[in-house]
Amino acid sequence: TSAFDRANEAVTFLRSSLPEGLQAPKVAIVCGSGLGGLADTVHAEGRAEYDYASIPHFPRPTVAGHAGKLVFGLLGQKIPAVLMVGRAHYYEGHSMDQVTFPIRVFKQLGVDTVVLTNAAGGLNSDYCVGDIVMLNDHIFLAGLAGVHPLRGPNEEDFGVRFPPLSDAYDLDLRRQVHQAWKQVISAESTRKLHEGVYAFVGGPTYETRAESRMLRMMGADVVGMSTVPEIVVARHCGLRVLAFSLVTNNAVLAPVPRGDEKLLQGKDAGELNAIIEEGKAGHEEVLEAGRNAALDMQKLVLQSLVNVFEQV
Ligand SMILES: Nc1nc2ncn(CCNC(CO)CO)c2c(=O)[nH]1
Repeated sequence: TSAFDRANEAVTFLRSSLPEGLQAPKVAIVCGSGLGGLADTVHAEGRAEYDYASIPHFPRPTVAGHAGKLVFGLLGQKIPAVLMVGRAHYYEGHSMDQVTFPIRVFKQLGVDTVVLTNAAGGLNSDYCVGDIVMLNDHIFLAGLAGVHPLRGPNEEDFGVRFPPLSDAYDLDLRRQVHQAWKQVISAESTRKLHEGVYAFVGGPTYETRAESRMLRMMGADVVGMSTVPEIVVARHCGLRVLAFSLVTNNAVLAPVPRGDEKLLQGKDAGELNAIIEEGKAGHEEVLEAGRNAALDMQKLVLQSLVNVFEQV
């Protein structure tokens, strides 16, 4: 069956079980690694939660740090929202169609804006771990090679055959975010908000040093294994997009140590270990950085949405 029909099946299920009087969501938020805390800010009044397992055709995430539930309710004062806590990734073995299916459900629910958050590796040396990067473009490596959520017959109910993506990252929304950042970040905080380009890699391996250098040379500022397929499908069906990466580690750009170098001469065990350790990006490091910076990310997303939806 078409994604359109499957999305409508999921919407029929949700509409039949959502509490009476709950307003249809206007904004959807996809919470990435370790950023699920945003869902805790949804008002208890009128809140409803659904495990992905209970929603027709929803994929089940399998990565530590990714629960799997949809949370409906009010954000800020009065913004009707739906939040995805945890997401399915291509590297888990889901198809691009499955990974992006929730976006089509949001469209059919009446959502017009989607905010996506993720944890990513920093390629730009101006970035520090814990910084927030608002995406203003992407490099969809898998998509360029044909691993693409819109491959196959076009679903005309959602959008056109050849969608333009040159303005995928809504300029007005980005302006609102810069304004919101000034409102939420404390004067003494060292955390920075950047704008940058996200390179999507299929994963699950972290990039090699040579791959990191290649991505940087191609103009990517952060690298990750999610978000871009969802953005492509969101633009196909006409949703406004806002996306943020939390820099959870610096991708390894240092050249490969050569065996014949005097690199390790005179180094004690601790220094030796540090040299070896700095070459690894571990998942625990991602979650730890995510927890620490999640609060600022949550405040930024919330304030941005208040400025966009409550100032009207
Ligand atoms: N070098 C590098 N650092 C990163 N930190 C987070 N991610 C995004 C991938 N996140 C996975 C595993 O952490 C969980 O989805 C990456 C990445 O893809 N590459």
